[in-house]
Amino acid sequence: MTPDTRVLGIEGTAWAASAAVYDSAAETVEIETEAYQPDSGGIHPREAAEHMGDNVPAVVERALGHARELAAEDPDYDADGPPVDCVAFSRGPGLGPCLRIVATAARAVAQRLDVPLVGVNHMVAHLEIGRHRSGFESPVCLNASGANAHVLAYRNGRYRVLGETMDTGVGNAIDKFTRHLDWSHPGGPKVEEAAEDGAYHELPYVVKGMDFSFSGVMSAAKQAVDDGVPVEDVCHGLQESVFAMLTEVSERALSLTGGDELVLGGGVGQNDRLREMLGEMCEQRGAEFFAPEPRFLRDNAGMIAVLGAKMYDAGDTLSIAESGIDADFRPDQVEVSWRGRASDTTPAERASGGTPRADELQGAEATVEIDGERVIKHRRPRSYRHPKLDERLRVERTREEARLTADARRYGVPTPVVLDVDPWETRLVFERVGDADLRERLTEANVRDVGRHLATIHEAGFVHGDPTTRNVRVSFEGTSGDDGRTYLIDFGLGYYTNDREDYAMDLHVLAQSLSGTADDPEALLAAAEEAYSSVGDERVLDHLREIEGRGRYQ
Ligand SMILES: C[C@@H](O)[C@H](NC(=O)OP(=O)(O)OC[C@H]1O[C@@H](n2cnc3c(N)ncnc32)[C@H](O)[C@@H]1O)C(=O)O
Ligand SMILES: Nc1ncnc2c1ncn2[C@@H]1O[C@H](COP(=O)(O)OP(=O)(O)OP(=O)(O)O)[C@@H](O)[C@H]1O
Ligand SMILES: [Fe+2]
Repeated sequence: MTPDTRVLGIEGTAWAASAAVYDSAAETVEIETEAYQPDSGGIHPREAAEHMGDNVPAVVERALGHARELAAEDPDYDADGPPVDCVAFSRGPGLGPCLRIVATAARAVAQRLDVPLVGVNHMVAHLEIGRHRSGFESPVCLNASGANAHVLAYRNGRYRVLGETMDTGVGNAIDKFTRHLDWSHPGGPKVEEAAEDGAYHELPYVVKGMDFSFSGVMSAAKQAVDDGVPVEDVCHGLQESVFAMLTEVSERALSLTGGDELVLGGGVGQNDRLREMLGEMCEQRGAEFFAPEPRFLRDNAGMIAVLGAKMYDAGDTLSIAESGIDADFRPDQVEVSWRGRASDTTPAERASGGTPRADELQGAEATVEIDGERVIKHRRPRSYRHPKLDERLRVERTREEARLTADARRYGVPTPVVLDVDPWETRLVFERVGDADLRERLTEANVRDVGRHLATIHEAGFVHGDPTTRNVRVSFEGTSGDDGRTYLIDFGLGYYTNDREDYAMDLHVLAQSLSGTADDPEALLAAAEEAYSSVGDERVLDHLREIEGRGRYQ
């Protein structure tokens, strides 16, 4: 970064009419925000846009006032020049009517001051602020905001979405539950407060590979309240379930990328219990955890200004003609201009000079011990989860893993022989299979095999649940080169189902994992799909297209 970059940031994607000035030399961020508070119900897009129209000009003027004061102290400042180097604004995602007002305001100020415009992706800003404040090089990022929920990691010039919500954002899900109770918006802080006085109430828990879903938990929570379960208990159970899901997926992402740093972003990150769980999970696996201060977690223009400065320094500015908004702007669409090539590899690759680390038998969920030709897998307690939820998940998954590993074998899919199972001790003993994980041998032939195996188990009526490149072993016995015999392992998230959506989700998880670990995921994925259709149902692939095409902004 150049010695002193001063940026005006403007934010207004949903509820926060916010402007900020970031000064890179002083490392200060001054934020001015006017919050929109709906009279009843949730956020009304038209009212929110009116709020932006009424408040953005004032917060911008206040932020510019701070910029002038900072400029006056800057020895290099030309007193006739503009007090900032550029104007950065949230281009999306968000509510269209709000985004248009913010973009118009940003264009007007940029032209008035005669400085360039920088168009910032709001979700990337939510995670870059954590990276900036922590000083972490290449963290896994959990975005837990109102309209979104996803886990991302950087690779080859983009933030890759490793896992995300299959329905609504996490904050919106909580807010919908509190609307059912007639509590005022936003509901998140009220659920947090009520949960403190409650006892654990069991609710559904839905993690599918790296993705997760809130709709079932929320319907069950509403039903529980209607059935007379004390509302404090439901709030408590809701937080325990939903935040454990986010924590589990973050842990999987750390395991998958070999990362040892996690940052949190988004308004739901203000929740103490979520931060506590994430902190505890990281501590248990020897990773570092960072959550920025609350003013940088909830929507704010400070994060827009900070990322704006990095983009400006990289020459990543927009002409007025290019400065259109994008209400569905996904974080993985952003071409990252501001990060050096050094962080193009995953932490695991860097740590080991190209090959994955030696301790990789520490899986995401379990410890796996190799004992000669046997493999002992033990699901140890996760202290971040409520003990009842923790036991339920470990016992269920151990049972299912034993059953489905054996079932898959019966249908002709190579899997390890199950030598012993003890659900109550959450311990399994398998035959050792393969010479490497698939992610170290990502060839078309190997991936094609996986496509065929998945089709075979789907035809038999069950899913794997987590078919990532770590959950396939490759054996080279009797083969030459990198192509070998592929074994599916780790069926702990699998289940019997007739739903085509579930089959398609298996393929989606595989696709996500390939794009997180391979340099040319498209060719590999095409190979897997072709093999899938030769054995399985073509309509599952159509369904996969539908899943991939779904607008995730809701
Ligand atoms: C696209 C953009 O407009 C959107 N922004 C957004 O959702 O605002 P944000 O400030 O990041 O998050 C607001 C959400 O954060 C929740 N929230 C706030 N405090 C909370 C708390 N203590 N516990 C749980 N949720 C909380 C609110 O209930 C609300 O759903 C987003 O980032 O998805
Ligand atoms: N039967 C086996 N034979 C050889 N290696 C195995 C076997 N089972 C597991 N492994 C090794 O141990 C690693 C972790 O195992 P597994 O995936 O079952 O555990 P996990 O904790 O569920 O991991 P994750 O959630 O990361 O998939 C695998 O990636 C693989 O390298
Ligand atoms: Fe946000």
